[in-house]
Amino acid sequence: MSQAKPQLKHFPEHIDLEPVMHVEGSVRLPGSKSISNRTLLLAALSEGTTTIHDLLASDDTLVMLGALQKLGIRWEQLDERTHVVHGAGGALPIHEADLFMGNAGTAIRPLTAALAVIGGDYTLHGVQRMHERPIGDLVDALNAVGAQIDYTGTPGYPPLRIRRGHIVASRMSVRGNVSSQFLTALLMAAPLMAKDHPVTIEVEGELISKPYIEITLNLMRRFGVTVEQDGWSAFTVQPGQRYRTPGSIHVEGDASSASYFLAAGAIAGGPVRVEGVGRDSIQGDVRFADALEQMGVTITRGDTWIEARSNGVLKAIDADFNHIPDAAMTIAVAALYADGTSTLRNIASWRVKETDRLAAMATELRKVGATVEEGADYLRVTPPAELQPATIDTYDDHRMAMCFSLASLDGKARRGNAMRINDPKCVAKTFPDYFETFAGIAKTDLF
Ligand SMILES: O=C(O)C1=C[C@@H](OP(=O)(O)O)[C@@H](O)[C@H](O)C1
Ligand SMILES: C=C(OP(=O)(O)O)C(=O)O
Repeated sequence: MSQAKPQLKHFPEHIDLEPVMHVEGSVRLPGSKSISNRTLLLAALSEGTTTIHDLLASDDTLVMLGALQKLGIRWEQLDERTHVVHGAGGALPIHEADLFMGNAGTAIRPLTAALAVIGGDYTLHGVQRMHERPIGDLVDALNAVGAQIDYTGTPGYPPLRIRRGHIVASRMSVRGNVSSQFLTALLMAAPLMAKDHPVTIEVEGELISKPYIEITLNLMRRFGVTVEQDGWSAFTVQPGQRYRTPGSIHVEGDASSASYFLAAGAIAGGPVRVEGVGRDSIQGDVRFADALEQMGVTITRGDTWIEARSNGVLKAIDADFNHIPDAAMTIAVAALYADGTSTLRNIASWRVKETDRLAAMATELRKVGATVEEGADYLRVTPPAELQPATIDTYDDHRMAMCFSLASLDGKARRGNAMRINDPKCVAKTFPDYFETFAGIAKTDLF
């Protein structure tokens, strides 16, 4: 057995992953994207200075840091693991800015709401795919209470032009079935609107991705604002609450990023331990480990770590994955190693993320030999007897690249052929060192 070598130093057009016979080891996770970007914005809106430990360093957090800087928020990086943000107490020093949001939903959606409420003259735009990701429900909710947000391209999508409106909001309403990030954005901006009267945000119809709202409420609480919750249908912020710095805050490891390593341990031996998330996590994606347990994997949990160990062939799964849409992609690829057909249900939101993930996942799983049924909101995966080596397209979607590294795990006797992953650098959205970290747990044996 030999250790696979880190291979991604110069961002090649593709990476060839040799068949991996066994995985084992421990991985220190990068910071949670969802917590990092919320924390940055809340720290900027707070009174006082916030020291942030273990912020994620990736494309998505860079665009948030860049935007805050352009808005006149001062921040410094003290060392590799420590940032300091000087809050401006709900104001923004700079009232005109052109902001590049990349493809970061956790940046553009909350910033749109905050900027519309604070007021100024701002444009927000991103990469081409960002201009195809919906934002109309959020814009409608804000404009209905007096915000002035216009589309400069296709109605319903970024780019946006935000001008100073006159917001009078005591009741707002937002649809919850396209992205929970719209509700998150309104919740985070609500204390800025609730100066002398309560603000209630009602959710129209079904709310998807609910655990992400729990992350939002948890972090708002840490920054001094409590939200009254009427189930999942209404949220009220009482007046007079202002964001106040908690002093310092630690960003947990990313639970979605954990899914690849836990799945690797589940498929190819293990144990693999992820460090940085565990029983204490506020991220819904830790429930990925529950899905692995249903698939017959042995999971052990500590307060700040989770470990997965394989028990032979995975059991096929049929489940609703609405609560963990990101980590569910990892289940779709793990399903290649199951003893029958797996069905992932209630995942329509996949279609409006970094790519149309239902279509992309179906196409690429077929390349390795799976039989796949792609529904409007579900995916059914029947594994092949033996995985075919393939060239995997990643659609500028970090999760496609990370998920398909798992297809190099040679649980199915395919020998000597590499799995090629095109455009591996797309992992930089949330996990720039992903392939090096994966290589650290992979043991290859070609003979
Ligand atoms: O609020 C968040 O941090 C996120 C919410 C989810 O999006 P949707 O609510 O659009 O499903 C998730 O897919 C995304 O990666 C992060
Ligand atoms: C959907 C994702 O990102 P975003 O925060 O841009 O929505 C994701 O990371 O899988």
